[in-house]
Amino acid sequence: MPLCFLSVRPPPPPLITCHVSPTAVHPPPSASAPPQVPAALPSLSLSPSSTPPPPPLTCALHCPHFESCSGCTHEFNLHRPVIVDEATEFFKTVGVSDFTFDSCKLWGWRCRAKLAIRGSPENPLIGLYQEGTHNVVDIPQCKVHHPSINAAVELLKQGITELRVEPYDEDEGTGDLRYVQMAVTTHNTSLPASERYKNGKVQVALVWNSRNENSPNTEKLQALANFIWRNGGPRSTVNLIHSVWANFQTSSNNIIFGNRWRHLLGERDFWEHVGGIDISLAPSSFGQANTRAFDTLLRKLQKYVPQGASVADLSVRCIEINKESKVSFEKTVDRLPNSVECSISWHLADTSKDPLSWIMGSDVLVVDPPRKGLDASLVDALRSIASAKRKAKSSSDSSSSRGKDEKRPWMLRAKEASVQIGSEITSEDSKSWPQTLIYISCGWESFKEDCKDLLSSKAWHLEKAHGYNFFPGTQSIEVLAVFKRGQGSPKKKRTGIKQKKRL
Ligand SMILES: C[S@@+](CC[C@H](N)C(=O)[O-])C[C@H]1O[C@@H](n2cnc3c(N)ncnc32)[C@H](O)[C@@H]1O
Repeated sequence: MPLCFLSVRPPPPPLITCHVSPTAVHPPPSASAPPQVPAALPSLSLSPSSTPPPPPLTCALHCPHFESCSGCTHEFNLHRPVIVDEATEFFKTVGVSDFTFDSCKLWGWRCRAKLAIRGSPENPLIGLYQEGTHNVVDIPQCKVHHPSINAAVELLKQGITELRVEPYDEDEGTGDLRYVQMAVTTHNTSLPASERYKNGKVQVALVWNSRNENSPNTEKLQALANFIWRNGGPRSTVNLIHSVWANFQTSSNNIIFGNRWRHLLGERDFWEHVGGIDISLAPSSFGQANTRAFDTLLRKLQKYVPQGASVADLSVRCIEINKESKVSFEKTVDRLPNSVECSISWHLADTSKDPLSWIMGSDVLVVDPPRKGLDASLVDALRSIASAKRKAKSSSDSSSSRGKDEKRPWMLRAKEASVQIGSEITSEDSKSWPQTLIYISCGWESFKEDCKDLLSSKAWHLEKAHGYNFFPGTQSIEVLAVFKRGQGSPKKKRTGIKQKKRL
């Protein structure tokens, strides 16, 4: 999981300086007609004591593919998945009684989709698998897709039929086109801010069943890319395609992407604007599907990074296992505002290996693991932080800290596979241990386990928790949880004693 380590000397600065404009608030759509252009709902902050609003039909999915497609599991109350009640209760049991839940767009929120392509040239099917099968359900009117994705899928279908491109046949391993990834950028600064989302442009990545661009069937790939660009690119009337990429994959397993990528047409760089900064995203790197909700989460996250007047003393280390994300990182850093003068480094590493060495030297840790949660070794390292601190102190007393730092694995790895922007992390920084752990989670079940493990060690307590409606139509939520070192305020303990006495 990518980790972000922030080392801050007082006065503590903000990670990113940004100006927050209020979320656009539109009235909810009418019950009978779900919007073609997605509406936004007011951001709902639900305190656990407030009664949830009645189930409005205005928050229903109204999707013709519901039940046949496996993408959405819940049709009603998109604004407040039932799991929010469970989360509210869970957080109460671990000391947080003011869990909040924010909802954003309920339709048209998905700005990234990976879709399987099956069927025939005359009748291509582009969509998700039916639950428990490998039958692809065609979802041309998907209600959670950004409308530009549905339009680009339609264009792709026309191209497949016109050029007689063979969709992949999983049983035989034949056919040319296996998957498509559609990613929407809503970052068009030439448009007024209010027009940008609905005019999002699509980066199309075609997953082609060949080893590389020199294989015999790739003429059709280029022809298909040209078709998409001619009919959907900037010179077309629809003007909705940002770029076309190819990925080459011949493996018979379920892994969507192969290792080889080629940029074919359009702009190479793909930018999005979240959390107050521009971020570059390659088709090969992970990107959040719900751009708007992610922006809301990031703006909240910034509040938990110590604030201050200057950013000069901030150092940030980003750890990623996916080497492809290095280029995106560099481009993103190049575009950071000049006012951000901190030291930022990117490290290619697996945080499950020697995690303690990554944790050392940081005041704030940000973890954003995949759905399965944190690796057990990282949880163990976070649990054992108090005893590790004692050990480190005694060994640094007996030898020079600079000498020790140079032997530390992250320093060595940093030389081999990292990008460092700004000044080196000093030995003074490296001696510090995290006081704050910010955990972003898309896997509720794994989060609960990790949270219980961290709290039972008594090395951490939970200070705040927020939920975000990242995946309306499902029972998944994104959680932002803020842990602090130690066992929390004595006030809570005293309350517990009093209650015991009263009993
Ligand atoms: C949920 S994504 C979050 C990415 C990023 N924070 C964002 O929002 O765009 C999880 C990321 O963890 C990375 N990852 C998975 N396992 C890892 C590990 N053991 N060490 C480092 N990174 C890992 C993946 O490559 C992926 O980019």
